[in-house]
Amino acid sequence: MFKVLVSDPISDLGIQQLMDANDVTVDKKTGLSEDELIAIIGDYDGLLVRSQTTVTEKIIEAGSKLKVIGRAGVGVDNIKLDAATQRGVVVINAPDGNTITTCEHAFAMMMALARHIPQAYAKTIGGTWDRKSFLGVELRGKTLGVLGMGRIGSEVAKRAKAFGMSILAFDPFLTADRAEKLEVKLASVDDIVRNADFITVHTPLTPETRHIIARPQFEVMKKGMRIVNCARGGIIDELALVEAIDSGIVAGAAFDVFEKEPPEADHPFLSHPKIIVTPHLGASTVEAQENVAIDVSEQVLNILRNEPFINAVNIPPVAPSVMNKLQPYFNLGEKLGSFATQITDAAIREIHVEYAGDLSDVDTQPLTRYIVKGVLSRHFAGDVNIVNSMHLAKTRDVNVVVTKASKTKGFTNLITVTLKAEHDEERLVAGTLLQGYGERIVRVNKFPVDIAPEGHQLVISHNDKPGIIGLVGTLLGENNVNIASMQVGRKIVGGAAIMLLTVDKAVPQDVLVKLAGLPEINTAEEIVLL
Ligand SMILES: NC(=O)c1ccc[n+]([C@@H]2O[C@H](COP(=O)([O-])OP(=O)(O)OC[C@H]3O[C@@H](n4cnc5c(N)ncnc54)[C@H](O)[C@@H]3O)[C@@H](O)[C@H]2O)c1
Ligand SMILES: O=C(O)[C@H](O)COP(=O)(O)O
Repeated sequence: MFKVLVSDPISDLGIQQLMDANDVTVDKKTGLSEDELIAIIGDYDGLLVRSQTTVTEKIIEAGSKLKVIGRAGVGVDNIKLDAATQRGVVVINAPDGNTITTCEHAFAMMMALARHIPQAYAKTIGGTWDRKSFLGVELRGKTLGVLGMGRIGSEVAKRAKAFGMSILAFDPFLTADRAEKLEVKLASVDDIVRNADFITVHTPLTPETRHIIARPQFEVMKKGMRIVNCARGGIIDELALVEAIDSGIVAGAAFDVFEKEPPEADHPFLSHPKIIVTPHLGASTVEAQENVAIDVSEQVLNILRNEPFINAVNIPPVAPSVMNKLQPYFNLGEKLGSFATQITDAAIREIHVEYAGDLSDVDTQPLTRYIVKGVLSRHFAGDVNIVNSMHLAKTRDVNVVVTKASKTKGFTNLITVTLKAEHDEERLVAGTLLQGYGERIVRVNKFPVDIAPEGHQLVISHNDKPGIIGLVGTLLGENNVNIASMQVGRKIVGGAAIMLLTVDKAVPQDVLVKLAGLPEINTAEEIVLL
């Protein structure tokens, strides 16, 4: 039974699927401190949060059973991603569910700003009928600068078009083609700050976007411009903004997010007549909260059940069509990695993977993670998984090199794993997925073979002489080790050869020593592929 902790208020309807699952129990405990979370997280396989819970390194470390952290929303800046990756915990988010809701909030903020709605409301309900102080501006005909043209930024731009605004947009990934389709003009940050009547930001908070609008930008802005932040606190320098408003450059600002949330009671935004604020409500609609909770619950279930999942933020994203194509190879890839590492004695320096045939034109990154997991599992036991395998390889100075080849010498697909180790040791295993036959290992070092990668295998290198197979069979028989299948591979008659035997159980160490001592046998190793 899996246990999932929900530590922020998340829509009940959205997590119904989790609560109904008969292999999952869900506990809802909101408002816990870091220490309180540390004390209980060890019991849980999954953690579901919004933005209130800060998932620190200490919490992740204490989560000894933790497999997944689900963020019911977009931003994962409240989750210590490095720590999760190092411990092999998948972090997933729900990137699409609150796009429209947040876009609408940003638009509502822009309109409220243009027409002083919160200030006018406050005065009116306070008993003052003031029709002079709140002269607004139209959106029509104005220039809107959008920083960040991802999901939310693009939707804001669409709506702004409908209001008759012209749009200047900046995003490092915005192509001329896409800008044309969205009917926006590509611009630099500098163009935007100099020419926009309104600016709205829709980027994540990164070292690059932190204070992307600060004093130097305010100094060159159009007098009377207005600015909106419904993305992340810190993208706009808060103190520089207050200065810019007080000096008459900026006419007003609307903020849903703050550098520190909640802000201190004496935060200058909270008492400024030209700044309107909401308490991080961008994603707070019934629809968005249901959407994100449904999306994240579905993926958490997939991860707990070891099924394919999407939206992992600490694993590179892969299109579902690519994932479908790769999935049948995951088991084979991991077994090839495991086989290769078990026949390698020295310290591994490089994992070289060649994908050939059908796999040569696919984004094989996820498959490489399985192969690297297979290679490292022997040394890291249960601590390695597809989230942390590449990271662990890097921390151990193991280089992972991937190459592609379109030709496969007779196979429609071929994965070749070569381990380069110290003292010039090099070991190679190749495998394929054969239509109708499943997974096969088709080459070990220089020898062509054909075996299923499963169970206990003996790899015996010997000289190709008559009678050797008989000697091996007799010795194993005498020691009660049953042979399920056998393969012999050689390059030339009478030369070096390899014998691969699938046996029904583990081969005792003393039997391996006796095997290696038989005439014409050079080495005898047991490989376990369970
Ligand atoms: N207020 C809220 O409640 C709320 C709700 C949802 C999302 N958000 C926040 O809104 C932001 C945008 O969300 P989204 O779903 O559109 O994300 P997204 O990933 O779809 O879009 C972000 C865009 O920012 C761009 N970007 C990155 N660095 C940039 C830079 N230096 N300059 C310009 N553009 C840059 C990216 O290329 C990307 O296109 C995120 O910070 C998210 O956390 C806030
Ligand atoms: O990044 C997000 O999805 C938003 O900031 C929403 O955060 P919330 O889930 O705490 O409302």
